[in-house]
Amino acid sequence: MLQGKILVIDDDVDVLDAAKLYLKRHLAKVDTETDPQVLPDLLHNESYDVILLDMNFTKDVSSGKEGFYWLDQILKLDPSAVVVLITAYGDVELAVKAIKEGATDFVVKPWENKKLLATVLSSMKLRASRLESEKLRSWQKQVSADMDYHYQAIIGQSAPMLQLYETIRQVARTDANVLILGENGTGKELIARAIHRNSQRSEAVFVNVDLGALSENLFESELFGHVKGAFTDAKEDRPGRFEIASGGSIFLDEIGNLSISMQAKLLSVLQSKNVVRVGSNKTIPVDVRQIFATNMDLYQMVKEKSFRQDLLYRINTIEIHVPPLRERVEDIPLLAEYFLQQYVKKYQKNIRSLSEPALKRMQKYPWPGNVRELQHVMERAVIMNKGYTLQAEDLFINVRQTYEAEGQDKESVVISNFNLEHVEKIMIQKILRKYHGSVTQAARELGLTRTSLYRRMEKYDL
Ligand SMILES: Nc1ncnc2c1ncn2[C@@H]1O[C@H](COP(=O)(O)OP(=O)(O)OP(=O)(O)O)[C@@H](O)[C@H]1O
Repeated sequence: MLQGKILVIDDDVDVLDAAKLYLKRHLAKVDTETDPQVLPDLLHNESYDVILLDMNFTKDVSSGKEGFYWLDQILKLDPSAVVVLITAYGDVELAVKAIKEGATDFVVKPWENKKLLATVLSSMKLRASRLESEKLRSWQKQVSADMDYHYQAIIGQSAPMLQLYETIRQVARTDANVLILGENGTGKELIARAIHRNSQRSEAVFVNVDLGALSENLFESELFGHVKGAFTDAKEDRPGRFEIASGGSIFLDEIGNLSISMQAKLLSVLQSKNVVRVGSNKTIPVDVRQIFATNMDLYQMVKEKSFRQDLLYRINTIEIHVPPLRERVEDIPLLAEYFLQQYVKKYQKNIRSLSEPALKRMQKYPWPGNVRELQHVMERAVIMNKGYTLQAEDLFINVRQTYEAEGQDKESVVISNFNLEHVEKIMIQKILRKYHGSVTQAARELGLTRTSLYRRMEKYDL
């Protein structure tokens, strides 16, 4: 006996009895109904694998009108429903029309039992694969939503950020290629996602590809797909990222890391808007909005002949420059506050704020890892601390870099002013530099406790 729940609807009781008698021998559950009006209630309470539906419910009428009406109702109630129509002999034309309207198959009355069973079984398979793809679709939607959740808010009110929001708003509406340039951790992916979310493709997928992580071998099969047997590990046909992204957007990150031969392959797909899976010669059209990003100087690379000029001109229709964090110092308190709130919630801490000196220290630091680094500093500080306020010494930022950024000479110290406090400040700076920002070692050499060194660092705004 096979699993399977079948519903048969026909106003002819003899037809229902015959169908039930035979199908019951092979399937777990066979329900029958004479009145299609009960369909909405039935479908609300039960999920049928196959619904066998008569075309004509009023005797002597053979227009099939009612059949079409109920077919439509069933598909509205359950878009994955599999409906097999029961037609009278000679109604084949009507049945073909019904298939165009969404029916899966049809059986002609009076039927041959074996043929009926074969039709029901193949329809059950179709139902199983429809349910599976529906599950995958909703799973994919959920995963995308979860991913996107972490990339929702773009924080920053500095002039360059306001300008950036305006650009995102303008380009999102178009399908133009966008090249996002900026240092690591400045938020390039965040911006790419914002463009997608504000575009007409927002309901479709956003596919993210880190080109820097793709080897020469994997590049083609990852991006364009492959067919079974194309190479040793190709156990089945697989679509590439471009095909998966079709209808939506693709974000090709680290575009500057592609070898010249990979650049040529990518360019040809961008030009033709078609992909060919590895091992096949069939061209598959793709409709994808393309967004690119890199932290490398592509113009310099063109000069050095390590990046194709024609590829650069194809991808840079719109260019977005994301400024490093050190050039928008006024955003640092906003970002710090934002991440503080996030991590306080995540790690269930009572920390409420950052002290003024802590903020000052953050604003002096050059943030070579940009927002990502700031995010990590805040996460670490929240994990490692209790209390209500984070102090400057609670932030594990690399003090040494702060001095280097201020253009301090590493070795010699020229003291031009012998005011004692000034001398003390200069000496503390020098020793901190010597120990690469390690407060413990610097305090030991200066003959101070860590606390009193911290107190002085705060006093001198270090
Ligand atoms: N303006 C911002 N507001 C809030 N979070 C931000 C902002 N900029 C960056 N972030 C966060 O910083 C982290 C790094 O951002 P993202 O991955 O977008 O940077 P990226 O420039 O693509 O980095 P990479 O070049 O290393 O790939 C992410 O967690 C992101 O959410």
